[in-house]
Amino acid sequence: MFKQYSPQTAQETILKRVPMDEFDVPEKLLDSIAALFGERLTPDQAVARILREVRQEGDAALRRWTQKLDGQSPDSFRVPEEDVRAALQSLSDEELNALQLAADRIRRFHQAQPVTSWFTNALGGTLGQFMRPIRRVGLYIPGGTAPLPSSVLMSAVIAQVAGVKEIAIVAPPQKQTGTIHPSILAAAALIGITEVYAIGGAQAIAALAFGTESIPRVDKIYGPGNLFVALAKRQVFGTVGIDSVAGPTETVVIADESANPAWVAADLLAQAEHDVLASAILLTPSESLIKKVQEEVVKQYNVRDRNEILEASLQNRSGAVLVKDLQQAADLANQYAPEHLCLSVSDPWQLSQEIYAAGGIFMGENSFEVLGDYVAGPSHVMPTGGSARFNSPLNVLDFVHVVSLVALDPQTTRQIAPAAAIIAETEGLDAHANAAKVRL
Ligand SMILES: NC(=O)c1ccc[n+]([C@@H]2O[C@H](COP(=O)([O-])OP(=O)(O)OC[C@H]3O[C@@H](n4cnc5c(N)ncnc54)[C@H](O)[C@@H]3O)[C@@H](O)[C@H]2O)c1
Ligand SMILES: N[C@H](CO)Cc1c[nH]c[nH+]1
Ligand SMILES: [Zn+2]
Repeated sequence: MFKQYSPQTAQETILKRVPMDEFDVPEKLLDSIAALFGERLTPDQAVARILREVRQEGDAALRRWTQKLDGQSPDSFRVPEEDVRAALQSLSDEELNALQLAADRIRRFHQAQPVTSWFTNALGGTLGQFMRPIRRVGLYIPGGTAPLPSSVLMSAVIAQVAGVKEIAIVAPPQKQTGTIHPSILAAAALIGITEVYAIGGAQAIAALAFGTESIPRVDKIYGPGNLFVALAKRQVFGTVGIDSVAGPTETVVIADESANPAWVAADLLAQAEHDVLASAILLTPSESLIKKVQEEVVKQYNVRDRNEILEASLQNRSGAVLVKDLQQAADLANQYAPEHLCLSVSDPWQLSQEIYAAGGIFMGENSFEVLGDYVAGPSHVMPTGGSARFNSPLNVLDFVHVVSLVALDPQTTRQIAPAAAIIAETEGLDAHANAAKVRL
C-alpha cells in the first residue's frame, strides 16, 4: 500500500513533476467527468467549458453547474447574513475556542510581517512606493471531501491584517443540506465576515473572476482547492489576480534513524486523506525505518471513513524512497519542491540549510505538519505542483500591491528631462520627446 522506490524509479513516477493539466488522473475521475459533461474531456477542458459558460450566461450557468456537480439548485447563492452569524451557535465552546486560538495566532504572526510604504529624497523631490490593500478579494474555501473552516482563517485573517475592505467567501454547498457546512460559516462569522456564497468548484472561480448578476466580481482570487479549482484559477489568471496554485496537498518527510516511525506514518496519512491526488512521500537513507513506517501505515490506515481516498492517494502519488544519504534526500526534495517539507532528523536546522524549494519547512517532530494546518501561525495555503520553486505561502504581501509615487522637485525635473527627451527620440516617439522639451 505504501510502496518502496529507488531514487531513480521515484523520479520517473511519484517525484515526477508534470504540469497540472497533464496529471495522471485516475480513470474513475475521468469517467465521472465523461458522465457529467456528456463527452470525454480532460479536467482542464472540463474547467474551460464551465468558465466559458459562466462568463457568457452568468447566474443561469452557475445554477446549471451547481445542480450538475453539487446536486443543488438554489434560489440564491448568497447565504443570508443572519444565517452566517447564526452558524456560531452550531459549534461547541470547545470548537469555538480552538478556532479563536487559531485566528489569534494567525493574526499575530501576520501582523509581524513587515509591509510598509517607503519614500526616499535621495533622487530629488520624493520618490517612493505606497503599499495599498487590494480592494475586493474572493476567497475559495474547500468543502468537497471535507469542509475546511481552518482555510477561512488561513486566508481571511491575513486579508484583514492587510486592510482589505471587501472580502467575499465562496464554498461548495453540502449535498445533504444544500448549503455551506456550518463550521465554515461559523469561522467566517467569528472574524466578522458575512459576504458568503454557496458555490464551489470551477464555477465558483468563474463567478468571482467574471462576476454574475448576483455575485460582483473581485480583483483577486485566493485559496486552496482540488484539481478543478486549481486549474480554474490558473485559467482565469490575467482577468483577475490569483495568489498561487494551491492544489492537492503534498507532503515530503525526510527522516533518519532518529525518527519515530509511528509519527512519520501518522503525518503521511494525515495529508494523504485530503484528496485522491494528494501525495505523501518519505525520503530516508534507512531501510529499516521504511519497513517500520510501512507497518505503521497499515496499522493506522483505518482513519475514520477516508479509506477510499487514502487508498487512492497512497497508490497514486505516494511512497517511500530509499536514498543514499540526507544530502540526496535534500536534492530530491528541492527538485520536487513540495508544499510541505518535514524534517524528522536529528539536526533539522543543519539540513534546512540545504533546502531552497518548499512551501513550508517543519523542523523536527515538535513542529509536525498538522500544527501548521491549524494553529502554528503561518498560512496553510501553500504552493503545490512544483510552484514552490517560485511561489510563497499565502501572506500579507499577497493582499497588497505597490503603487509607485513620483513627486520630483523643479530642479530635478529640469536636470533629468533632457535625458527623457533623448531616449524618446531614440525610440522614435516624437510626442514623448516633445512633452519633455516643452518644459525646458
Ligand atoms: N495547497 C493548499 O494550500 C491546500 C490547503 C487545503 C486544502 N488543499 C486541497 O484542497 C482540496 C479540497 O478538495 P475538495 O474536493 O475536498 O473540495 P473543493 O471545494 O476544492 O472541490 C469541490 C468541488 O469540486 C467540483 N468537482 C468535483 N468533482 C468534479 C468533476 N468531476 N468535474 C468538475 N468539477 C468537479 C465540484 O463543484 C465541488 O463543489 C484537496 O485537494 C486538498 O488537498 C490544499
Ligand atoms: N494540509 C492542508 C494544506 O495543504 C491544510 C488543511 C486544512 N485542514 C486540514 N489540513
Ligand atoms: Zn492537512
